[in-house]
Amino acid sequence: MDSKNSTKPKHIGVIGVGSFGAVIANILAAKNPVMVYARKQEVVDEINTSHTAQGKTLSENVIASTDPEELCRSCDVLFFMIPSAGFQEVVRTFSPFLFPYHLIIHGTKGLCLNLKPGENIETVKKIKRSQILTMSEVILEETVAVRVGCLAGPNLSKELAQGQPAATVIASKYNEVILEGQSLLRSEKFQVYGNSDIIGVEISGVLKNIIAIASGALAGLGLGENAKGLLISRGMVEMIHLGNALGGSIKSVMGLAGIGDLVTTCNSIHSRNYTVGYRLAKGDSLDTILADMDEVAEGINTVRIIKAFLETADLRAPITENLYRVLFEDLEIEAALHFLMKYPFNVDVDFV
Ligand SMILES: NC(=O)C1=CN([C@@H]2O[C@H](COP(=O)(O)OP(=O)(O)OC[C@H]3O[C@@H](n4cnc5c(N)ncnc54)[C@H](O)[C@@H]3O)[C@@H](O)[C@H]2O)C=CC1
Ligand SMILES: O=C(CO)COP(=O)(O)O
Repeated sequence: MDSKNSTKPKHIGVIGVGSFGAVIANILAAKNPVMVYARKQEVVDEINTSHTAQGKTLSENVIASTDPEELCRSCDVLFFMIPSAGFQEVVRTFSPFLFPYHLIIHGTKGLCLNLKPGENIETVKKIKRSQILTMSEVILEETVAVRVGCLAGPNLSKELAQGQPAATVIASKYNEVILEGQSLLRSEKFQVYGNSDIIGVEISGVLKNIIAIASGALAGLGLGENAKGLLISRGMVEMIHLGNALGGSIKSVMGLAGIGDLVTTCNSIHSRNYTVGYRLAKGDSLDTILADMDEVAEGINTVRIIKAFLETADLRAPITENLYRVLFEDLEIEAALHFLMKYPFNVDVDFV
C-alpha cells in the first residue's frame, strides 16, 4: 500500500485524547485536519457531534474514530499520547496497519518492562537496562515503523490549553522526523526545538517525574525555596547519572526536556506528580491518592522501575531510593528528608 496513491487530504493522527492528547490534537488542528483515536464509541460520538472530549474542547478540525486501521490509512503521521501502562497494548493494536512510511512521534513520559510471561515489577526485584523499554523502543520493537520520534518538554497541558507560550523538543535519530514535527506543531505560541538524542530526551521526561513527586512532598511539608533549589539541583545530578546509565546524553538533561521540565513540574500544582508528593506529605496514603486520581502520575511506576534498575547498576540515586521507601515501604517523608540531609554528597558538579 502506497500512501501517495491516496487523493484524500491526509489527516494527522493522535492516539489518546486524555489531557495531553487533546491539547496536542488542537495544536495540530490549527494547521491540518486531525483524526483522533479513542477506544470508546461514546467518546468518539461526543467528539464528532459536539467537539468535546470528556470536558475538553476540541477544534472543529478534529474528527474521531475507534478504528486503528482507519487512522493508519488516513494518516501518514501519528502521535501516540497514551500513558505508559497502556502503551504497548495500543501499539500492538495499531501494528498490523502500520507501514514503514508512517512517521510516529510519542509524548509519553514513562517506561515499559520487557519481562518473561508471568513476571511483573512486584515479583522481579532486579531489572537490567535490557529489560527496560522507552516508548520509542516499544514502537521499534512492535512495529515496522522506522522513523520514530518523541515529544518532551515543559508542557503542562492546562497551560497549553490556555494558549500560554511554551516550547517542546522533538527528538529523533532522523532529521526528517524533527523537521516534520516542527512544521506540524510550531506556532507563535509554541516553539519546537530538535534533538537527535531520543533516548536522552525520553529518559529526561521520565526521570523528572520522580523529582516532581519529591518537590510536591517538600511543599506539602511547608518547606521553602532553599529546600526546593537544593532538590532541583541534586535531582538534576541524579537525572544525569541515571540518564547516562540508561543510554542518554548529559546534554539532553541540560536542555528543555530535562532541566526545563524539571523546573516546571517541581513548581506546579498542575503537575500530577507534584500533587502526589504534596498529598503524601499532607498525610494521604498512596492508595487514597491513586483512588482519587483519574489522570496518570507516571512517576510512581517510574520510581519502582528505577529502584529495580539500581539493583543491577553500579550507581546510587539517593532521592529515588528514599522516595521508593516513602511510596512503598511506609517511610515517613520527614525521615527520608533527614536521611538525605545527612547523605555525604561532597562534590557539587561531578558530571562535566
Ligand atoms: N498532561 C500533561 O500535562 C502531560 C502529559 N504528558 C504525558 O502524556 C502521557 C499521557 O498523559 P495524559 O494525556 O495527561 O493522561 P490522561 O490520563 O489524561 O489520558 C490518557 C488517555 O489515554 C487513553 N488510554 C489509556 N490507555 C489506553 C488504551 N489502552 N487504549 C486507548 N486509549 C488509552 C485514556 O482513555 C485517556 O484518554 C503520559 O505519559 C504523560 O506523562 C506529557 C506532557 C504533558
Ligand atoms: O510532564 C508534564 C509537563 O511537562 C506533566 O506533568 P505531570 O504528569 O506531573 O502532570
